[in-house]
Amino acid sequence: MMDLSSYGYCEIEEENSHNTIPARVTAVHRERYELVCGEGPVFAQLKTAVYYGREPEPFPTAGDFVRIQYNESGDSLIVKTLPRRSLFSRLDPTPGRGEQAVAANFDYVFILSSLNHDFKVGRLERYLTLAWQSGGTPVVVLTKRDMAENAVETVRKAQDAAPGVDVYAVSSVTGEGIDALAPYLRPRKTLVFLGSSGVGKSSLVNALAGETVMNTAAIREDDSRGRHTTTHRQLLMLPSGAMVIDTPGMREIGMWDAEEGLSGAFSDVEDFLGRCKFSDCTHQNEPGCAIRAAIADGSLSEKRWQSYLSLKAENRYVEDKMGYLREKQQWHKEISKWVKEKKKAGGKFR
Ligand SMILES: Nc1nc2c(ncn2[C@@H]2O[C@H](COP(=O)(O)OP(=O)(O)OP(=O)(O)O)[C@@H](O)[C@H]2O)c(=O)[nH]1
Ligand SMILES: [Zn+2]
Repeated sequence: MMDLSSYGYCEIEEENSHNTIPARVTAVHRERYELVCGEGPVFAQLKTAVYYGREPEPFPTAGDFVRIQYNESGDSLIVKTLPRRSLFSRLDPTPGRGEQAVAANFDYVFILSSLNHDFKVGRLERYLTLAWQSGGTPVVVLTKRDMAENAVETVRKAQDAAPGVDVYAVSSVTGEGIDALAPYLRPRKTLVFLGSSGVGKSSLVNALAGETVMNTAAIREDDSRGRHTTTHRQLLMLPSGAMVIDTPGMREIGMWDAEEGLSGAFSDVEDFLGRCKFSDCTHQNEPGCAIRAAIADGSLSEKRWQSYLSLKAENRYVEDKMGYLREKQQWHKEISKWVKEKKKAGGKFR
């Protein structure tokens, strides 16, 4: 027998539906899930009537708690996705499918930024917004401290950009600062990592695990099969009893850099976005379209608008971008209100 509470499971009442037991998703394959349940690790599949029926349950993702019909001699059946206390999702790559869950039920969102690269406050703010939205608690971890020239200054910048959030500077190579992360690595707690490629996510996970559980870039370079081909468990139990969720989807959530580059290059165009009369404006021929107006009065060239659109690949992105800006404004308002209240109460966040 295995105790699922060591995987962070909290019993909720009325869940004791007949013949099912709770489990946590540790890996998602194409049509098969790896789970842990009271009986140990199991493979499972979705119950079709529940997940493809009239009112389908949300598809489980790494970290999800589910209920299963346990099968001793074959794949178990997943019959319910239990309510999530935190979630990262993205647009499903398959058009028309809406949202796709990426990671669920984490406690802390480690936002990684490297001390040996340009530290960008804007990028940190985006990650913080995402983290607060997800329902997890953000923690800023500045990596590669051994390579930093002005760590103290960068830490201060990060602290200014992240009021109420703890900021740490660590090195996965020398081990400096790693011990300070211990409060987040308690048993039953789950972490996810946000950060650009190469920031040192895998190295930090390995440092926390005290062994190589994830291949780092240095190792992957020699891997002729290419990166990300190795399947690994997506919910990983650390020796401390805390867990880390790492899925390919999480890497995409961290992929803001390309967009940021584009935004910088097209800030003149983006100045007009979000100013249209209708928030869902497609900038074709709607009344009150700020883009059309700018093109008409010459403050924006049609050519530039078109190259913006083609670089963004799809109108969809433009819509997302606007949605993102709206959300960001709203969240910044709410967060600063909340931070003020907390500060007034003299509380520490955790
Ligand atoms: N000097 C130094 N190098 C580090 C440190 N952490 C990571 N690196 C190096 O930085 C490179 C990228 O590290 P990874 O851990 O693979 O980065 P990642 O964020 O997992 O990268 P992706 O898998 O591409 O998202 C590797 O060459 C590591 O050896 C550190 O604390 N100090
Ligand atoms: Zn418009």
